[in-house]
Amino acid sequence: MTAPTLELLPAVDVRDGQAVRLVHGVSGSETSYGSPLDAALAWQRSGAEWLHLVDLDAAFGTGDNRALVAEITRAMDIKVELSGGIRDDASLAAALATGCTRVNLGTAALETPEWAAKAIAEHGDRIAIGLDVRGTTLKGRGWTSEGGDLYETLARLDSEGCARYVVTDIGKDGTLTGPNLELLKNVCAATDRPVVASGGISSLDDLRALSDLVPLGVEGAIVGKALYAKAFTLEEALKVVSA
Ligand SMILES: O=C(O)c1ccccc1N[C@@H]1O[C@H](COP(=O)(O)O)[C@@H](O)[C@H]1O
Repeated sequence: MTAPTLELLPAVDVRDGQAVRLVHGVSGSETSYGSPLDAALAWQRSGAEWLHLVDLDAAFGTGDNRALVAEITRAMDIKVELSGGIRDDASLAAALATGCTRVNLGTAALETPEWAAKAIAEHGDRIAIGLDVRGTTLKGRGWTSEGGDLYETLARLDSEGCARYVVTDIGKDGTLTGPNLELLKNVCAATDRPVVASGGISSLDDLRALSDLVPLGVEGAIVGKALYAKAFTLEEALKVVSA
């Protein structure tokens, strides 16, 4: 049997109808990269097997891009992980109805844990929990509110049957300063569930370093700014992780 390789999830974050990248997830720090549908189709053409699609307005509570995000998801032939503002029955049903492969819950896992546990119980593998952290403190509502301790929450979610975690180091996100490998190792040591790494990837060497963590439980990596800033191409990245 061949060893699993790191999955790559190029990111398209949507704000006010545009593909953007933020720095440290701070509202107002965005650089715009044009049409999110064009960006998503470009990653698909380059060979992506996954798209990480975020409705930033829904995450920040500044409106939403639900219709556009649903249109993009439906236009994709590849797997889509959908995030941002999925916090109640209606938003979850709408997100799942787009045909996305899975959704990420962030704020809901912190503020309405019973509802998140019910979503996990009902939808299993189609639910991932986004653990967005500064140090070991979880953040919600567009990373503006505090949501408790990372490891306590992880233990609770493990006991509720959470299938997978998407771990973002807010201090690294959008900074091109390399992923927080220590954090990822610590999270992998604390759970037997797969972990998707997010934040800070800047180079092909970062992808090699993350590939080294696959045996520990890192299943995938979300790549955002590095692709938009052309630090490397998606084709190059896919070649590195498949080597
Ligand atoms: O992806 C970002 O850059 C980002 C920045 C600021 C806030 C959220 C961000 N993204 C993702 O949104 C979901 C959380 O949304 P919610 O809390 O469930 O509404 C999570 O996946 C974040 O990583």
